[in-house]
Amino acid sequence: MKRIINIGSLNLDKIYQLPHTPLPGETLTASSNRIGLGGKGLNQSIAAARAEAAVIHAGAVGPDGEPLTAALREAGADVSLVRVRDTATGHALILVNEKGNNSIVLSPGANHTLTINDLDEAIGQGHPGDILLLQNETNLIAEAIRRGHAAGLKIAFNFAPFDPQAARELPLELVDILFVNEIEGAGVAGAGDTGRILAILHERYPALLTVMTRGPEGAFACTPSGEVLHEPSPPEEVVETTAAGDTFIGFFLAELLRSGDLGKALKLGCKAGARCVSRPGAAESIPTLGEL
Ligand SMILES: OC[C@H]1O[C@H](O)[C@H](O)[C@@H]1O
Repeated sequence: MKRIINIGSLNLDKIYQLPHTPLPGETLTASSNRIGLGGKGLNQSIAAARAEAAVIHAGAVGPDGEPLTAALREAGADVSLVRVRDTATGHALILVNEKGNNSIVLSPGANHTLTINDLDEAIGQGHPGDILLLQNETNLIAEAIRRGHAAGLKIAFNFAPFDPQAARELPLELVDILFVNEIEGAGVAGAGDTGRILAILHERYPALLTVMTRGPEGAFACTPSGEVLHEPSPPEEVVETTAAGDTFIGFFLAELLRSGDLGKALKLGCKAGARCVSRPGAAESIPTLGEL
C-alpha cells in the first residue's frame, strides 16, 4: 500500500470570532475566542488518515505540543517522527469574520527547527511511488523537494502561504502535484484568473499536475497532458472556512493513491472540504470517510 509521508507544520490555533476583518488602525472586540489544533501539515495528515490513507507525519513541536501529536495519533497517523524541540510550538492567529472567512497570521516556532537529518529520516521511510507531502510552513522545503525526488517519491507541495522569494528559490520543476488556492496560484504564475494561471503553470512545468481550490466554486485540475477538469463544490452552509483546503488535499491524495482516478479524487476532496466548512475550527472540523 502506497503511503503519504508528510513533513508538515503543527500549530496551536488561536481563533477569534469578529464582526469583520479589521482594517489598518482599527481595534475590534472579539465575540468569542478559543484555542484549537491546526497547522496546514497537521490538518492535511488528519484529513488523509480520516480518508483511510496510510500516513506518516514528520515535524516538530515545542514542549507544549503534545495535544497536536495526540490528535494525529488518534486520527491514525504514525507520529514516530514528530520531534519535541526546546522552542515554542508554532501558532496561528486566526481571525474569522461574520461570513466565516478567515485571515491567518503564522508564528512558525518549532516548525522552523527541522534539520537535514529530520528530512532524511522521513524520506528514508518512503518507497518509490509514495507521496512526500509538504506545505510552505516549515523550513528546508527546497532540500526536502530535492531529496524526496531523488528517492523516487512523488512530491506534493501545497504552496501555502505563498512567498515570492520561495517561488524564485524552490525547485518547482521537481514537484509532481502543486496545490494552490487563487491567491497562491496568482502568486506563482504572476497572473489573476484560474484559466490563465493553469495555462501558465502548465507551460512552465509541463510534467506538473496543478490543483487549484476555489472555495464554493470547487476545484480545478490541469494535468500534464493539458486537460483541465472542474469539480463543483456541493452546497453546504458556511460556518468557518479554516482548514477547508487542507481537508480537500488530504482526501484528494488518499483517493488518488487508492484508485489513481483524478476525477474521483477531485470529487471526494470537494465533498470533504464542503463538509469541513459547515463546522467551526481546523482539525476538529475534518470529517471521516464514513461520514461522507
Ligand atoms: O489552513 C488552516 C491552517 O493554517 C494555519 O497553518 C493554521 O494553523 C490553520 O490550522
